[in-house]
Amino acid sequence: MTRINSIAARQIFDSRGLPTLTVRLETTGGAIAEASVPSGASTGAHEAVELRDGDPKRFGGKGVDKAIANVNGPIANALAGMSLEDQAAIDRRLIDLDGTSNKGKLGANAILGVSMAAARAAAMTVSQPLYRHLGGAGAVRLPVPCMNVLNGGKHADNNVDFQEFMIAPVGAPSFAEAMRYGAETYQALKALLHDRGLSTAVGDEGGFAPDLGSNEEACAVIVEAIERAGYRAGEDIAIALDPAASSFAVEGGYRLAGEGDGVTSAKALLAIYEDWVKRYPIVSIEDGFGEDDWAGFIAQTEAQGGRIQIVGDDNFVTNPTIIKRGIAEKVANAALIKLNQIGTVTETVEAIRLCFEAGWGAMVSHRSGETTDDFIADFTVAMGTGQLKSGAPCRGERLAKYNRLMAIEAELGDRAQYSSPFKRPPHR
Ligand SMILES: O=C(O)[C@@H](CO)OP(=O)(O)O
Ligand SMILES: [Mg+2]
Repeated sequence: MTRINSIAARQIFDSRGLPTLTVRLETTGGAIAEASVPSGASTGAHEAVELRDGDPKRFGGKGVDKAIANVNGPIANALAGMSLEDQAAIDRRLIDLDGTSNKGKLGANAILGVSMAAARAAAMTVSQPLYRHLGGAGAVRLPVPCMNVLNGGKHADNNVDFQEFMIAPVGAPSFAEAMRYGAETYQALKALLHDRGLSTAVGDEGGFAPDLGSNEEACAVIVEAIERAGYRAGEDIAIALDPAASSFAVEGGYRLAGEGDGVTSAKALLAIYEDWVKRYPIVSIEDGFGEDDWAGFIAQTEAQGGRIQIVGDDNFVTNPTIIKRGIAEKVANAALIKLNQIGTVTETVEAIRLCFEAGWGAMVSHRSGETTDDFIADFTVAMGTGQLKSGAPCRGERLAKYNRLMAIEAELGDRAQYSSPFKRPPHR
């Protein structure tokens, strides 16, 4: 039986140039597994705690020395000698060692790095790729890549309120082709923005971040770019949104600079989404309402849940307990899945299992502050969610995931499957 020999963490930088940590786990057989932890900007209030040092003289308080010390001290000591065969037991030990409900003592960043490295090490000891080790022989489904080609909100300095406008190549015959559809549309969008004298500078996730006349214009330019690239909007490539509404929620409603800057009620915001869904090929809306506005979510799910995917991110924070409540109250019909929102691989798998049991969708997601770690690519195939978002088809930290998925598809050969998990776009 292969066991954990040693664990050590050290600091690296994420895609925003902020510190994060990478964990190196050595097995008793001499195999070495590494895993790096991402970091969000538009975080949910109930996410597991990302431990930061708070010393303003080092990285403006964003240092991760404490989290690293927690890996190298208490965590390394508690896990040394443990079998790598039982991921749930390793994660349980980590949760118990922390002892809080939000991983605030050791830090979800410290805990997740170790949890992911342990999963990788376990796969290595049985000489299996990670997706097969975690998902078994049936792990053959590649996800529809939801590529964030236009950034706003907290991820960019432009005047667009909504955070993410994604293209989803629902009609592509394979993952590799989906990437081609997406990359060609991304290039077409760049040319189109350039032709109109708009900025082609990019936001945190690699999507363009121009100032636009309205939020809706983002949908319009994306449809134009899809067509300019030679694809059919809706049939070949659909649109998925993440307004990340918590970031523009105010007392009594929502403040949208792009819609005149007054306060928009939840009802009026739903009317905007309804109007868009009728006129654009939208298949999924994530965080259309703020994380505390469960009533807004419920109304949207009632009104639109039969036609499109309604995804909870900031409200559910990949937390099985909260997702259970969300399912009971019919708050959405899908959850966004981010490993670092909950902090262990086992709890993330549990969150996805709950979604599947309820007939919900599950979209695996990167964070806006990423590393080149490609864990979520294998994880998505292992879970067979059929959908993932990892930013634009540009920038190394985003492409690390997409490129790994292309490698998995090539490795699976004829057994690879690619199909859309979304309902057909309801527009037109
Ligand atoms: O809101 C989101 O879904 C994510 C990822 O796109 O952003 P962040 O990592 O900043 O929370
Ligand atoms: Mg989100």
